[in-house]
Amino acid sequence: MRITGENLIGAAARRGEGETFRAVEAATGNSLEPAFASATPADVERACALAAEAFDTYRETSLEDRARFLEAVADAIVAIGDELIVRCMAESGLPRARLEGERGRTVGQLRMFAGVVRDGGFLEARIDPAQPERKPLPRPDLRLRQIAVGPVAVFGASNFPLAFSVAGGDTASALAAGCPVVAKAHPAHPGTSELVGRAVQAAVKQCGLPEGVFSLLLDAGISVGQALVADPRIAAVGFTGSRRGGVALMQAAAARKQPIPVYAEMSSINPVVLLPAALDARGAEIGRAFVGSLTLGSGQFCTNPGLILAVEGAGLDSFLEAASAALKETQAATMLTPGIHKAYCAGVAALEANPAVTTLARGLAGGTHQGQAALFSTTAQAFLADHTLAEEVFGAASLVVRCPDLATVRAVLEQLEGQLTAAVHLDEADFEAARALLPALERRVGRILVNGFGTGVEVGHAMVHGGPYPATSDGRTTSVGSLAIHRFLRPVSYQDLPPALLPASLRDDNPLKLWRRQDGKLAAPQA
Ligand SMILES: NC(=O)C1=CN([C@@H]2O[C@H](COP(=O)(O)OP(=O)(O)OC[C@H]3O[C@@H](n4cnc5c(N)ncnc54)[C@H](O)[C@@H]3O)[C@@H](O)[C@H]2O)C=CC1
Ligand SMILES: O=C(O)CCC(=O)C(=O)O
Repeated sequence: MRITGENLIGAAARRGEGETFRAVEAATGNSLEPAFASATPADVERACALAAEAFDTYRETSLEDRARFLEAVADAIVAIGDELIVRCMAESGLPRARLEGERGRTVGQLRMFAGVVRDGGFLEARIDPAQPERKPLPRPDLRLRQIAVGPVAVFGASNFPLAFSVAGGDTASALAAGCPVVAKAHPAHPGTSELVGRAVQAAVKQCGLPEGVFSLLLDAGISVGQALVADPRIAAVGFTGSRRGGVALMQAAAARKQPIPVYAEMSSINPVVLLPAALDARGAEIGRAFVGSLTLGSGQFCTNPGLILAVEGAGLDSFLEAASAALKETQAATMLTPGIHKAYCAGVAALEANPAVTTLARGLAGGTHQGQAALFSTTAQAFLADHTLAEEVFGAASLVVRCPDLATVRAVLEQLEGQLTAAVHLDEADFEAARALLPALERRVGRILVNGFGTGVEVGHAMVHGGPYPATSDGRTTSVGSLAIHRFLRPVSYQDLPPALLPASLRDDNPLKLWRRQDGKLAAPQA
């Protein structure tokens, strides 16, 4: 497939007339062909108009047709073949094996949502039959289902150019809900974005859907994204990236005449608590496993373990010794963009310059665009006194906070902002301490895990990849897993509608064979 640098607007490919830009080869900083041209306000207008036009038809597609469409998108991405991986490696600097795995996750996610759509449970159909004889007042016939919110703007992440980008989790969940998507390509991987965008465009055509179900817009800067969020036809936004970017979109959405929800996944330092018995039993082993998680993908995971909390003692010493030794052997790795590399170096330099922080180890030095891993330590007292120590350094850097006792570990946790994950390393003798920490963890994070690290999010039905602000803009939901579909749905109640006007999901004969809540009780479909 030839990469042309065009915007994909409905069924058309159109060269933008805005500022041109090129992808940058992450490893060298050299420009890649071709030139991409930013969309104009007229392109944004056209993509949103087509999305609005497609909305009523697309949201009422049969569950089977919508599921087949999601599967067709997955098949079309696989069909791009190695070209996608090669282009993505060049643009992101991520290695082949990682990107092949990420492609598997991307298509697996689309197929999982196809299953969710076929199941129909997301419609949450409820029927409270009329009670005309009820005294003192009769009860009306009330029926509820979830409907799609409207066209969704999706901003993909630089660090997951497939699984969190053009056809990533936000797009998959929005399309599954019945929402057309207008995606804004991340400028760090425009070629990858175009290849995937063309695959989605082809699937729309193959499935005979209205062309406005999907568009992809390019932008060298931020004006297209701003215009997209401001467009009155856009009903919700999905975003993964920096806190600054996410907050800017939240503000743009809130400033609209009709404000809309923004589901932004932003910064997180993912505290890891090492409890005493686990540390005493296997401090060194945990230290080595920690370095594996910290340096995965050059640390460019929002689930990266950026903060370690533990009580001083021999167990912590052996953890630090093993972690430092492993980290010193870690090869530097190419970072996603020169800008992200520069931000990482600045974050590390600020920690190195902080008089309350000790540099425990640095990884092997690398080339111009490669991130060199770093491990730091500080005291709980210093951490509690300096909020800058709790800021995300995006990359393979982590800070160990030495605590005098478990009460201090808890005090540090209580001071943290919202997080995506928290990990606790424990043995049976730590259960009581862990139980005491759980309420604080539940209040602060979206996922609590034991004897592991948060990197590598499982895509499933019980996953929460979310958390209170600033981990995300709305901690009531998730951006990974089947629950994500609910971000793009809203309930509608139908009171006393004649049967002929009811949607199929709410008809008495239950043609979709749905499980429904009948007068408050979950009822299986009649065979
Ligand atoms: N916690 C996390 O998961 C991640 C954090 N980051 C952090 O973000 C920094 C920048 O990385 P990027 O990937 O470029 O993230 P970013 O947040 O700057 O950009 C993400 C997307 O949002 C758009 N955007 C950003 N600001 C905008 C605005 N004001 N209005 C409209 N659109 C806007 C960008 O064009 C891009 O498409 C990194 O150095 C790193 O510190 C980056 C990736 C993931
Ligand atoms: O750890 C993962 O698999 C996902 C991480 C993530 O969501 C991110 O880095 O944006």
